[in-house]
Amino acid sequence: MSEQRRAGRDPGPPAPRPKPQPPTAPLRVVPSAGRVDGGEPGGGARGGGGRTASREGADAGRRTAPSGAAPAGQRARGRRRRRRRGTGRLPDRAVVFVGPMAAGKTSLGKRVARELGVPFVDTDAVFVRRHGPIAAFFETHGEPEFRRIEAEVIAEELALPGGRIVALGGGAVITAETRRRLAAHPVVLLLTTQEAVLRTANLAKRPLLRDDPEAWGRILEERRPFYEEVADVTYRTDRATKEQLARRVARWARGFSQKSGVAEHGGAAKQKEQEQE
Ligand SMILES: Nc1ncnc2c1ncn2[C@@H]1O[C@H](COP(=O)(O)OP(=O)(O)OP(=O)(O)O)[C@@H](O)[C@H]1O
Ligand SMILES: O=C(O)C1=C[C@@H](O)[C@@H](O)[C@H](O)C1
Ligand SMILES: [Mg+2]
Repeated sequence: MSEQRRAGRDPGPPAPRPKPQPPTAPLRVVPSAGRVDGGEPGGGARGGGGRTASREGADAGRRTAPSGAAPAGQRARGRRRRRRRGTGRLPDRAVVFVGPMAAGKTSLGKRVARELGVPFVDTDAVFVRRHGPIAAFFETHGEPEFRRIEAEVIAEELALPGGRIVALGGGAVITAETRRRLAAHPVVLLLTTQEAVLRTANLAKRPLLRDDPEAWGRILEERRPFYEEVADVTYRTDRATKEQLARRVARWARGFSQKSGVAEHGGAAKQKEQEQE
């Protein structure tokens, strides 16, 4: 247990109530080194220095007991329980899902939104509502025109305020403007394997795979640097059920706002975490 929390147990004289902190008070964010469990913000045994520094920042100002409050031990138990459940505040902006085709951005994104009680938007679906099926659009207008409109749709969606989940199309990150916009958002990268995709995905809806399903792995490798550039956390969707992942990602998203200070930093100091499985 840290010195900080031990200090919290000392009954001592009643102390003045700490000033409430703004939800996005700037926190020190240091990129975490190595693999950490993205599902347990602040609780992973292998967490990097950034998580520790951030958690200390988040706890600062809550060290002394308000008079008439529950005993210190009870408060500490409550804090641990809230951390496990991840009842922090969601960022008041879109939490964005990126990743290769058929990694699960849409299906997992919907579940996470339900878990968090926030709206869900899929930018592919917005495109389809406005311009019809993507495969047909590719044939008639070509991929560059698709990318241009896709970037516009994403810009519109990311500009909207409020906590929400936005799932992007698999190739959205190849557009530089989109990557720049993502710097100000918590971004979840979903990865999987070609074998899992060929087993579960509806290839007819995916024009880049329809004639050459094996292209999935090649396209992923071409895009990997872009995915890694924008991602704050990575989850493998071939190693856990949708239900398990939805709970983990929701917990991560709730924890993110407490430690990132994305509003101030515009994502410049994003933490990188990786789901350990
Ligand atoms: N653990 C999992 N998490 C998410 N999806 C999963 C999982 N296991 C299997 N799937 C399945 O993977 C398939 C692809 O999911 P989905 O359509 O959500 O992918 P996507 O990333 O949105 O693809 P696209 O880039 O084409 O939009 C779905 O049939 C989904 O049910
Ligand atoms: O990976 C891609 O390039 C694509 C993925 C889908 O989500 C759609 O956006 C479209 O089929 C293109
Ligand atoms: Mg999708």
